[in-house]
Amino acid sequence: MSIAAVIAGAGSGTRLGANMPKALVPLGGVPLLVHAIRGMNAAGVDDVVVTIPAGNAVREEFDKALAAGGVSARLVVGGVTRQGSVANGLAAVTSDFVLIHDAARALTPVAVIDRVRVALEAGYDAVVPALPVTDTIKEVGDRRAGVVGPEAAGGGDAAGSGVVVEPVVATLERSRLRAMQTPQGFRTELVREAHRAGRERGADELSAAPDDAALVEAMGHEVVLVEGSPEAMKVTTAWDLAVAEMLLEKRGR
Ligand SMILES: Nc1ccn([C@@H]2O[C@H](COP(=O)(O)OP(=O)(O)OP(=O)(O)O)[C@@H](O)[C@H]2O)c(=O)n1
Ligand SMILES: C[C@](O)(CO)[C@H](O)COP(=O)(O)O
Repeated sequence: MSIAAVIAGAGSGTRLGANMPKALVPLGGVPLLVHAIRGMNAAGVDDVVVTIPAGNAVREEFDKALAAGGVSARLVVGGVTRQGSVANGLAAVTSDFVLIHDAARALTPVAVIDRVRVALEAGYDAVVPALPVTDTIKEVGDRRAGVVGPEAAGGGDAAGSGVVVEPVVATLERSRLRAMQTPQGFRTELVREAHRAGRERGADELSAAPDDAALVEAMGHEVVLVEGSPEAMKVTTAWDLAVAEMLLEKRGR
């Protein structure tokens, strides 16, 4: 079975707050993206398409980072949202199956990639690694109940300094909840069709699909889960990066 990877790496990393695209942020001295590509290569996936931000200078930075890391990939300019970026990446894929991954999930173990692949080989055509949720999850209402505390009462910038109080509308049944990870594996034509069908959603963050599987689900097609790993964590904030540094240290780099 022919398989390729699309790694979404065109994000800016606003929540991380680094002064470079998040995919190039070093983890143990090596860019997140290089770790992610090495993971794919270690799992036997060598045809890798990476989405990157637009601009010649950025492209050169990515080229340099990949060369220094001893990895190769086909670079494609991404979109305004992750969904738009993945759609651009998928246009460059020619294999029967595709693994759609986040550069931000740099330390995803090979075992997770293997599990997704095994399920694809067994005939499932939309496969997502996932973990059971360990916290109790509650749904909140549309509007916050209020802002309390001395600074809120003082009439200052309440949103920034007071204590925000949110109303709970439901407690979800935890045993049925799972947290989604990547790489998400698909029959290429299926996920391309799902992206085509949901294309309008990808124009802005508010409407964009939270993951690729959601677009497949929206077509009424079955999506199945396999076991993920805590090590496939997504580096979103400075806290996550610090945790990833510890994980890498523990692995012995
Ligand atoms: N327009 C976008 C936005 C995100 N991504 C990629 O999608 C993955 C998951 O996105 P996220 O972690 O939210 O990254 P950012 O969008 O960079 O983060 P932020 O929202 O903090 O800016 C990342 O590997 C990111 O590079 C992408 O390819 N194109
Ligand atoms: C695709 C994903 O990693 C699955 O958990 C996640 O939904 C990406 O979300 P983000 O808001 O683009 O970081």
